[in-house]
Amino acid sequence: MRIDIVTIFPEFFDVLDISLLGKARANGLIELGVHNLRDFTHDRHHTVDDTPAGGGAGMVMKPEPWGEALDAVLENGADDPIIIFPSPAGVPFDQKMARELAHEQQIVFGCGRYEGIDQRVFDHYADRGRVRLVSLGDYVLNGGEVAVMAMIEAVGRLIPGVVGNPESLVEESHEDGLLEYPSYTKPAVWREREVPPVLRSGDHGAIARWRHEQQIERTRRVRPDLLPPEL
Ligand SMILES: Nc1c(O)cccc1[N+](=O)[O-]
Repeated sequence: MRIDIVTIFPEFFDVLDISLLGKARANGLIELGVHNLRDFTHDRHHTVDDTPAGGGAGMVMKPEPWGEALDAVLENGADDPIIIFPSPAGVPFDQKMARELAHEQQIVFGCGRYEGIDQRVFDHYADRGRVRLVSLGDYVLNGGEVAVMAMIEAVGRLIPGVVGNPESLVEESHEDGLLEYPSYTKPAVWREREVPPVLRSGDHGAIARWRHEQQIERTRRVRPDLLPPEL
């Protein structure tokens, strides 16, 4: 998979050189391009924003730099890339979307700042391909970079070969629609708190049943909205 990021803070993504995603890049599983939006301006101050049409507070990101940047990124890219703009006005990001995005050939992330990006950028590229506004959550961030980082991690770890043991991807929160069960390890007793005996019983059937029951109980308690109607 190729991932391109357009941002005014390219250094924000230096952290993608380490850990799992750093290894995936070194192994050629993920190809990453980080592009500074200001490199696509032509004035002395590398201006990327201007006052909002119709007035109001803050500034809006100009369409011209975005057009030049996205054209450059798309020029030699995949046949059918998807362009994702993190936005509070977007569709909620979830594990289902992460799984779908893990099959893409190329994802282009556009990180907005200020009061957002001129709407004509979204409209222009939506007329030419797939554009999605995606929200990480109902809260206010200063820009899209944090959201892109989270999405890259959620998607990147699902790309075959990135995570060493694919089994570990199966029993995780949201993977089967339920929250994950509580985890324990050694010692058997810690500060007078014992590991549930069933987990030390060696009875794999009983352990599986206990874990599923724990998933249902935790989901019912913490996220009843995720509970399937039959439960
Ligand atoms: N919530 C928010 C924002 O306030 C700004 C950019 C992106 C997001 N988001 O993806 O959720």
